[in-house]
Amino acid sequence: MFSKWYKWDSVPEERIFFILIPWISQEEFYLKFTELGLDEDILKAVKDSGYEEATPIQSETIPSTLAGKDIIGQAQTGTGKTAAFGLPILQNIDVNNPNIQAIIVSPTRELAAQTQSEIFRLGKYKKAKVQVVYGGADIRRQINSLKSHPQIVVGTPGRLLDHIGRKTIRLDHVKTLVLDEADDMLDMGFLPDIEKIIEQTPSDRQTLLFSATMPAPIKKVGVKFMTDPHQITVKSKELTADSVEQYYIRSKEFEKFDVLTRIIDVQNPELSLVFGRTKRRVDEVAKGLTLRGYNAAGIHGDLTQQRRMSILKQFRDGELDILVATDVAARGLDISGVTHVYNYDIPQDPESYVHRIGRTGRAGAKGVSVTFVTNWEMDYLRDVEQLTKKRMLPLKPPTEEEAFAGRAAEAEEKVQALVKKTKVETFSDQADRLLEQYDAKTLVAALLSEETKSDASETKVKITPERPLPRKKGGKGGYRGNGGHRGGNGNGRRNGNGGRGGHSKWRGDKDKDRGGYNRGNRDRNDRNRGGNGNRSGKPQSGNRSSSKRNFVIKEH
Ligand SMILES: Nc1ncnc2c1ncn2[C@@H]1O[C@H](COP(=O)(O)OP(=O)(O)OP(=O)(O)O)[C@@H](O)[C@H]1O
Ligand SMILES: [Mg+2]
Repeated sequence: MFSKWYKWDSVPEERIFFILIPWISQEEFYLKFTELGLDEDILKAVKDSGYEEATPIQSETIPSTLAGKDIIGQAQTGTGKTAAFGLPILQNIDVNNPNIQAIIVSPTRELAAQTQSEIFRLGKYKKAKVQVVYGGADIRRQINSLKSHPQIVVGTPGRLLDHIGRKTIRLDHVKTLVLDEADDMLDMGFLPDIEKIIEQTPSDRQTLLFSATMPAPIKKVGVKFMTDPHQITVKSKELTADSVEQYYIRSKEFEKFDVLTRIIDVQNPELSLVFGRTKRRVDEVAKGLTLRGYNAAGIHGDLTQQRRMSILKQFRDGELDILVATDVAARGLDISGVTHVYNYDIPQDPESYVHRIGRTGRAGAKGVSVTFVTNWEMDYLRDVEQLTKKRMLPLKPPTEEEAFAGRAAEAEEKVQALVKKTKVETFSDQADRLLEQYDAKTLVAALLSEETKSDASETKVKITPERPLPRKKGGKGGYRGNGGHRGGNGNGRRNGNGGRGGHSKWRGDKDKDRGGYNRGNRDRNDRNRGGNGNRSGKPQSGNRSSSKRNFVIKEH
């Protein structure tokens, strides 16, 4: 499945151990699952999951993690970081010990549920008890389940602190603490909660930080919680998954929606994610898409948890074609079959771009991303490219003729599928009569016309304009560069089926009741991550400026 991995590298860093590996060929170098020191009951579950070879991040981190080392693991999106920390945790726990021995902290509820589900699956033969706790779900039910003494708990910071406060979760026997999406967890919005959680764990615990992105100032914050950390970075040419074709499209704010529907017509995605900057944006775009006949729904932090989970489940099951979301869905979510990611609004942080487009092109699959950018925002695009070390290709907004060609091609596919399941005998007489009156081409054209979606732009949709991102200080905004549409040629249309896998990992979503005790504003759905400090006391790099931070509301 993972056909192409890149060279392993370790990044020397002050106060971080780094390991020098003598050069040997890649194939010889990566260890197989069976060579990683994992027990039989774990290997059996790995095999059941269909994993044949360990991914580089797994091969590199599992032995050191098993040995109890503190690890910073950085590897591209969709490369199996969950199992990289999950498998050694499973191996190291004692199922006869009733205490919580490992704690995994996740930034969003949906990600916490997914992680619980994956680790539970990998620990089935070991009979490990893995529980998830997150806000927006009935705390009493969580308390009841905690009475069964899980050895591993996955949770969002606010709800974990609620449980700690109630003494329904005790962390004094924790051997391993994981911050998944560590750079997000150590950023200002979460840091105070994370510090409180860490304070509850023994000082000789093992600390693991994992993420696809790890800005240096944030890493410095993390290192303060670690002992002799080893950084293991799976270095590739680019920071983004190399299986994602990345495009951008320059568009005026008021034209974006029509361009989006045309591009969807042209590219005909199997499953796609559309990221918007605000909740209003997500609501309006989802509604507009539905009005124009697309099978879409939106999620953001103002929806009930039950609704969030149920929309995600529909999307995962292929009952929804387009999921519109705020950054609440940007990190960690593993939804197989997502072929396209559309950034209706360019994200303000380049790291966020990496995570958003990382929802496609996972586990070796192919993906396409298209980022809308207004003239004012071109400097943000260049910042993204600087981080990812990859240039996005420009795309022209499709014309109505191109969009029509896309819709007609989709109709053609539908007719082909119809032909395959049609029993000719059933309509033999009618077919003969029609063929006497009309030639075959006219009949087929009539059928195609019936199956072709109408021009979406005929249905007027009004999307409230959002303020563009603030212009960068010293940047030349949209007037920089060579301007205009540089005439990209590919339309990124995917042929083939995009491989929508049927396996559902949303098994952790059983606690759907709302309510329960929620202290203060913990686990709030929206975190305005204003403020510009960071614990390292050093200024953050230019593109993480405070003015930008105040602008966008981040949700968890
Ligand atoms: N060794 C393996 N072989 C094949 N598939 C694997 C392997 N390990 C994990 N996977 C699958 O790869 C997919 C991506 O894994 P995972 O969600 O852990 O990625 P990640 O690196 O955490 O990504 P992100 O940075 O987006 O959080 C999952 O569907 C997982 O089941
Ligand atoms: Mg992950």
